[in-house]
Amino acid sequence: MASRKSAVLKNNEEEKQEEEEEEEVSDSPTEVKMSQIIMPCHCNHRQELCVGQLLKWIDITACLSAERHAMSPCVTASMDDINFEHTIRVGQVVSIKSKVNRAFNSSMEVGIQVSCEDLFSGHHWKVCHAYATFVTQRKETGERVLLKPIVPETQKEQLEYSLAAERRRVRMLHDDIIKDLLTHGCDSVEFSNAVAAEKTKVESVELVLPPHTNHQVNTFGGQIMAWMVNVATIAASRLCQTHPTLRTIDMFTFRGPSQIGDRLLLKAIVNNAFTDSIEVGVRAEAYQDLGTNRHINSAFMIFEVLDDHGKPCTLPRLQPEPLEGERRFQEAIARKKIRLDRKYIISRKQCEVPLSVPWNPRNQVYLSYNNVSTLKTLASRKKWRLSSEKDKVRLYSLEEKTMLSFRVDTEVDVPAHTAFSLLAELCNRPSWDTYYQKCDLIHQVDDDDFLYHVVTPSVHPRIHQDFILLASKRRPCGSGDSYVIALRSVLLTSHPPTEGCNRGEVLCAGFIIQDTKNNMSLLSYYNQASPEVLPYISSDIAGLSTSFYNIFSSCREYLTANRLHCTSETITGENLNSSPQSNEADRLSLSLCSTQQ
Ligand SMILES: CCCC(=O)SCCNC(=O)CCNC(=O)[C@H](O)C(C)(C)COP(=O)(O)OP(=O)(O)OC[C@H]1O[C@@H](n2cnc3c(N)ncnc32)[C@H](O)[C@@H]1OP(=O)(O)O
Repeated sequence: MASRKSAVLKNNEEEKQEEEEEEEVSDSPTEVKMSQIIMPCHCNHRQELCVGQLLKWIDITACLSAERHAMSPCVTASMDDINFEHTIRVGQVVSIKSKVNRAFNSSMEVGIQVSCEDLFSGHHWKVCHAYATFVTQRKETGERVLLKPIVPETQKEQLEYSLAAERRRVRMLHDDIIKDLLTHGCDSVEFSNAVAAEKTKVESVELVLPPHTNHQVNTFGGQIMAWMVNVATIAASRLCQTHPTLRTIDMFTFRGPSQIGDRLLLKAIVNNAFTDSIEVGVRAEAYQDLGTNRHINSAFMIFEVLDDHGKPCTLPRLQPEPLEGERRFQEAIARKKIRLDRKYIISRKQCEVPLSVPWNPRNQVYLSYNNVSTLKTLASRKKWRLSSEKDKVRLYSLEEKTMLSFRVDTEVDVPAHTAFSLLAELCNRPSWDTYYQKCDLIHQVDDDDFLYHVVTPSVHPRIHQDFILLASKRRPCGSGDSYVIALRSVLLTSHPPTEGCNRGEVLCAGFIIQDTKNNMSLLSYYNQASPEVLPYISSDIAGLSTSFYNIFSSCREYLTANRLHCTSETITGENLNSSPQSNEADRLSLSLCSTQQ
C-alpha cells in the first residue's frame, strides 16, 4: 500500500473533538489488541506491508473478540468495505484493536481499528477501520448458540451499539442494492488503445493444507482473503503494467466453509478501468472433485497506480470481452457510482457533506443510514449545555466550530411507542407545530423511510419556505435502543424549488424517544443550525427558548390528548385532536434553525 497522504498529525478541530470523545476509558471485556512489527517477510517488493497479511491479522484479532464474547467457536461471515488510507512499511509497528459492538442472535458485529506507529519519529496514524460479522458455530444438534447481549458502557460504545443495528440493515441489503443497480443500464463507451480484458484474466488454484486452516480446522478466512488479494493484484498489474496499490475492498462475504484438502480456485479479471482506478472482480470456489465447485466468496477490489509523489496516475482503458465482459464492465460503472455515493454520504465528516444530497433508490440505503447515524451521533455528544428550563421543557445547546445545535428534552405522559407512532406521522405535525404549515407525504420508500414536502413560514415575510425531507423512522431493534425519527433534507428531481418559495434545508433534526418509568417517556428533539443562520440565532437565544418551550408544550398536550387514539401502528390525521397553536414568533424563530438556498 503506498501512501497518498503522508502520515499527518491531525489538526482538524472536529477530528480532535472526536478523538477526545473516543478517549473514554473502556473496560470492554471483548477488546483484543494485536501489535506486529513489520518484517520483510510480511511485505511486497516495495517493502510495504501486503494487504493480505494485514487481513489475516485483522481476521484473527476480530475472531478472538467474537469468541471471547460468545465463549464458543465463531466464523467470519462478512467483512464490510475497507478503505486503506496509508502505507505501512518495514520496521513500523501495526496495531489492531477490535471489540464486539453488538450481539444480535447468533451473529455479532466486531469493530476493528488499524493504526500504525513509526518507532523513530514517534508518529501514530490510522490506517483503516473495518466492521466484521462473526457467527457462532452450530452445536451438534444443529442449533446456533444464542449470544448474550453486549452492555455498552461508555458513550462511544453506546453509539457504536446503536449504529451497529443500522449497519446490519445496510449489510443485509448489500447484495440487493448491487443487483438492483444493475437493472439501470449505462451507456457503453469505446476507447482507442484499450487493453483487452482477457489479457488481465487470472486463474490460480490453492490446495488447502493444514497451515492454511484456522483453530476450527476449516480454511482460515484471512488466508482466503489474502489469496483473493493476490490474484486481484496480478490482474490489475496486467492492465497497468506496473505495481498497483490496493485502495478499497468492497465487502467480503463468506458464503460457505471450506476444509483441508479442498482445492480453492481463485479467479480474477479487471472489470473496468476508470481514469485513475481499476476495479477487479475476484471469485473463490472450493471443490474436492472437479465439477463440484462451491462458490465460497467474491469481492471487488479497487486499485490505483501512484506516482513518486503519491498522486494517482492516469490508467489505460479496458476493452471488455463481448457479452459477459460487457455486463461486468457496465456493472463496474454502477458499483463505482454506489461506492462514490456511499463514500460521499457515509464516510465523509458531516461538515464536508453538502446539505441536500440528491435522493434516488440507489443511494436510499446510505442516505437513510446517514440520516439516522447523524442524529444518533449528535445525540451522543457530551458537551451539551443546559440553556434554559421552563415547566419541564429543557433547552440545551451545543456549540461546535461551524455548528450550533439544540436539544429540547421533555417528559411526556405517554409510553415511548405511543409517542413514536404519533410523532412519526409527520403529516399530523401541523396540528401541534404551527411552524409546519403543511406536510404532505411524497413517497413511502419502505416501511421505515418516507419522503415529505413540508411548507413553513419564512424569515422573509411575504414568501414561504419549503423543504423536501427524508424521514427515517426506527423502532428499537433490541434492548438499549430508543425510538428514532430522523429528518434531513434531500433533493428530488420530481420536486424542484418553485418560484415564490424559498427552498430551505435541514441538516439534521428529529426525535429520540425513550421509555422512562410509569408508562412515561423522555422526548428529545434535536435540530442543528448551519453556519449561515448562526448570527440570527445567536442574537435571539431568548426568543428561541420561548419558541421551543411553546412548541414542545403543545407537543406534550397533543401526545396526551391523542394517546387513546393511537391504538394501532398506523394512525391517520382525521381522528386526532389538535393542540393549541404556537404563535408567529415561534415559527420565525424555528425557521432560523434551517437554511435557505
Ligand atoms: C480465525 C478466523 C475465523 C475464520 O477463519 S472463519 C473461516 C471463514 N469463514 C467461513 O468459512 C464461514 C463460511 N460461511 C458459513 O459457514 C455460513 O455462510 C454462515 C456465515 C455461518 C451463515 O450461515 P447460514 O446458514 O446462512 O446462517 P443463517 O442464515 O442461519 O444466519 C445466521 C446468522 O448469520 C448472519 N449472517 C449470515 N450471513 C451473513 C453475512 N454475509 N453477513 C452478515 N451476517 C450474516 C444472519 O443474519 C444470522 O444472524 P442472527 O442469528 O440473526 O444474529
